[in-house]
Amino acid sequence: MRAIVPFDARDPKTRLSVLFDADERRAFADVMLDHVVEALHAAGFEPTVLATAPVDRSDATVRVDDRSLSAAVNSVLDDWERPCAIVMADLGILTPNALDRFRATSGDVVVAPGRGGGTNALLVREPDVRVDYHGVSCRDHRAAARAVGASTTTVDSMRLATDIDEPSDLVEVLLHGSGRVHEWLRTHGVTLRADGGRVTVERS
Ligand SMILES: Nc1nc2c(ncn2[C@@H]2O[C@H](COP(=O)(O)OP(=O)(O)OP(=O)(O)O)[C@@H](O)[C@H]2O)c(=O)[nH]1
Ligand SMILES: C[C@H](OP(=O)(O)O)C(=O)O
Repeated sequence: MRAIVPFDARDPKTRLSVLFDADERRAFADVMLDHVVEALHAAGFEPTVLATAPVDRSDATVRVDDRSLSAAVNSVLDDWERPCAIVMADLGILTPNALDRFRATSGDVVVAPGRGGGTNALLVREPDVRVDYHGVSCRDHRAAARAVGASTTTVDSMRLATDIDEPSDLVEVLLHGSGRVHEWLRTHGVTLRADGGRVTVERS
């Protein structure tokens, strides 16, 4: 199955600015993209990176579109056959197993919500459904599916629900991640900090 992987190649991960400068944020976003593309291949998906600016990749098709996220994704949905998937590039603890479960879930539209109301992955089997990201997009996507008479299913998966937006999300990578995303944080001095019963991260 083909999968769109939206990727902001210009100024990604601004909510991590408190920890990383602009070059580091770009490097970290690249490492997470590598991780997601690798997991997609391992689970038998064919990824297309939908980037806001040219990116050099040998492991995926690249489509450049500098329009807003939803406009760019919908343009791919206009072109592609169903079923297809949209999987965000910042799923830092994603595994092939989680993607296998996602693909095996029935429903015209399968929603993998992100914590906080977003949509980390969407499997679309219905031709008329289009995306509308930002805000409470997991709710909006279920409503959009219902509006065209499509059935929806929601996937319950910590690995799909964990998108890396805020410094606190890095706790999940340090605790449950492995491989290159975990290693990048380690080599950039990011560690867990258990303070007064709360777990956060700090950078040395
Ligand atoms: N193609 C495309 N992808 C985008 C765009 N904005 C964000 N993305 C990607 O969509 C996914 C979710 O992005 P967000 O977490 O909302 O934004 P972000 O730019 O990664 O991070 P922030 O700057 O902290 O909001 C990530 O894979 C981004 O790389 C866009 O305008 N176009
Ligand atoms: C794009 C957006 O991502 P978030 O900003 O919630 O990570 C969404 O999933 O609607």
